[in-house]
Order: sequence, then C-alpha cells, then structure tokens
Amino acid sequence: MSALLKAHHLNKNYGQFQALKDINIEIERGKVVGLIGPNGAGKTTFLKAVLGLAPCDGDLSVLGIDPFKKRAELMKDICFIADVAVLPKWIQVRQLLDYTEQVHPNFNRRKAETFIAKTKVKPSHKVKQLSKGMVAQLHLAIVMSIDAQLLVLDEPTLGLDILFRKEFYDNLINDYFTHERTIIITTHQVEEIEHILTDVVFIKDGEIVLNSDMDSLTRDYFEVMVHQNDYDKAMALKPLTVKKVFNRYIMLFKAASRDQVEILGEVQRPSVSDLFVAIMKEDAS
Ligand SMILES: Nc1ncnc2c1ncn2[C@@H]1O[C@H](COP(=O)(O)OP(=O)(O)OP(=O)(O)O)[C@@H](O)[C@H]1O
Repeated sequence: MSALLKAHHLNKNYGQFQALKDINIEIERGKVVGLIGPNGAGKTTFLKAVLGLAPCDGDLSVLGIDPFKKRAELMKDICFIADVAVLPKWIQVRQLLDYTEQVHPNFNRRKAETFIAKTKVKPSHKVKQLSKGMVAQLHLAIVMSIDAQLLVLDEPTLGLDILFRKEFYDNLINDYFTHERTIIITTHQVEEIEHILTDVVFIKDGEIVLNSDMDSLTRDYFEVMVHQNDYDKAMALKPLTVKKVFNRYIMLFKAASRDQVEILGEVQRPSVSDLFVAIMKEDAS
C-alpha cells in the first residue's frame, strides 16, 4: 500500500527557533492518526506544512504532491479544520452554503443542511450572530460534507459542549466507515478520540517521540493493579508511572518486564493519555 503522506527529514525554523526537528513519517491511506503533544510541541506547525501553509526544509509529499508548491491542486482532495474557525462575520449561513457549493465540486449540501439542522444554527443567521461553539458547529458541518481523501483536524471540537463533541466523533467514525478517508487529528482531549484512532504519533519539542499503531502500543505497554503487599516488589521492576487508587497501585510498565510483573496483579490496557504522560516523563528523564 502506498503512503498518502511522506515526510523525510522535515525541518521548520521560525527565525532561530526550530519548531520541527527532522520529522520522518509515512501515513498510509485509511489511517486515523492522532497527533498528540503538549502545548507548543509543533502539532499545528506540522499540520500547516501538510496543508502547504508553511514552507519547510526537507521532503514532504501529500497525495503525491508537494503541498507548498501545488497547494491549489492539493486542496481539491483535502479538507481541514483549524483550531480557530475562521468564517467571515457578515456572511449568512445560507450564503456560505451557496458559496461552498460553487467553489467545491465535492460538497454535499444536503448533508451539511442535515448536520446544521441538529444545531441551533439557522440558514438565516449571520456568522456574527452565532456563539463561538455555533460557529465551530457550522464549520464542522461544512467540512464534514466535503468528500475529501484527507481530513486534517486541528483541535476540531475546541469550545464545543460535550454532547456535540460526542456527536461529532460518532459522525466522524460513521463517515470514515462509509468513505475511504485518511484522518489526521490533534486534540488535548485524548480520551475522547482514542477509540477512533488506528495510530498515534506523540510529538514533543518538535520531535516525534513515538509513532505506533494502536495494537502494537497495547502490546508494548501495559498496566498492573498492584496490592499494597506487593508494592516493593513491583517498584523494583521500575514502572514508568504509579497512581494510587484506594489501597492499590496502578503501575505502567514496558512489555519487557511483563513475565515478572503480571504475577503481581491484574493486567489491563493503559489509556493513550496515561501512556502519553508516561512517555513524556520517560523522554524527559
Ligand atoms: N509564526 C510563528 N513564529 C514564531 N514561532 C512560532 C510561530 N508559530 C509557532 N511558533 C512556535 O513553534 C512552536 C510550535 O508551535 P505550534 O503552534 O506548532 O504548537 P502546537 O503543538 O500546535 O501547540 P498547542 O497545543 O499549544 O496548539 C511553539 O514554540 C511556537 O511558539
């Protein structure tokens, strides 16, 4: 299977500051990749490079195209949501749908109207009359209704209430199963998206510190619920993190120590957010 996105030795400098450091990654078609990292890690910078919005050093190809050189061509097959939804304030929702229909050959107006009908947004509203969350809902409705090969979502649900966030991810996954799409998504609310991801990429200080598919991740790391009596034995095996819950300890280990650890308690699959914390700490030590 050929990769939809290929980055080799990708670097991005803002003046003296290096925001992306030798990024090497390939993303296959049909993947749902969570790009996870702390504030200022370089996630948006990487997505901007993918969208052709930021020139970088190194090799980058998206759908076989250099995004910065042939942005217009690429935009036919990519849809994106930035963390700040930018829509003109004066435009009416109805006009926005007219406009999108004219400029985007793959836009399904009916689908957008169905999404919008589930919100408080009315076709007669002007963008300036909408709350922040409603603008985000409108933006999502439009983007989700464009049949694109690659969907790039930068904090897509920022400012949205929990009901809409859940609905958005349910729609996203339904849509994913009906169309062959590739999705790259960033969010700080990792627990809300981990069930839809096929792969995770952890990024820190401009560098990729982990790139793994979900199955390997759960093979490589595991958690054990350790009773107080076995605390010292388990600590001797050097867990990456330890959380105390009532009179037990939840310890996260690398798979190498599995044989010794699993006799000490119940083994469970760690959440992506717990793994993220552990790997960030491990990397810092
Ligand atoms: N236009 C710019 N000029 C100078 N520095 C920038 C610019 N854009 C981003 N940076 C710097 O690059 C680094 C990465 O920023 P980026 O926005 O990619 O982070 P992020 O991982 O998306 O963070 P967050 O989760 O906070 O949105 C930060 O240190 C930021 O200050």
